[in-house]
Amino acid sequence: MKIALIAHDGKKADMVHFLSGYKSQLHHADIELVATGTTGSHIERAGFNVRKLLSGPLGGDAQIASMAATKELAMVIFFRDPLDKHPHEPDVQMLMRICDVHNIPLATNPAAANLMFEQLTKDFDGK
Ligand SMILES: O=C(CO)COP(=O)(O)O
Repeated sequence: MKIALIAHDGKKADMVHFLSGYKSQLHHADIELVATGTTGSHIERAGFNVRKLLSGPLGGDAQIASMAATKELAMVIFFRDPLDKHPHEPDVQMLMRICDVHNIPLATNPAAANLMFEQLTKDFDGK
């Protein structure tokens, strides 16, 4: 199962903090993490294996949208910063739209991401 991770600059620390709470589950053999470039570097430094795509403003959000459109992703965790401006806002909107078009679970804040990961953990426990 592939999980996409994206965080705007003001939310990258939140992303690392969030993932740290699920370290053992995320080392599960069936889980592959993919992330936009800079988010991925932060995640990597925190000790996770992650495939890094392009940085968001250079097309990373679009790459993740493409994976969502081809049903490669089990879920998308996208911690957006609603208090900042982003030059690639059209890509951000496009990614969220594609998730809705293809019914891909999308969490845009830690509260929602926790609910989704709790379900994921339950699924593993049931195996
Ligand atoms: O801009 C982003 C999401 O829109 C994230 O990109 P980076 O992870 O490269 O900072």
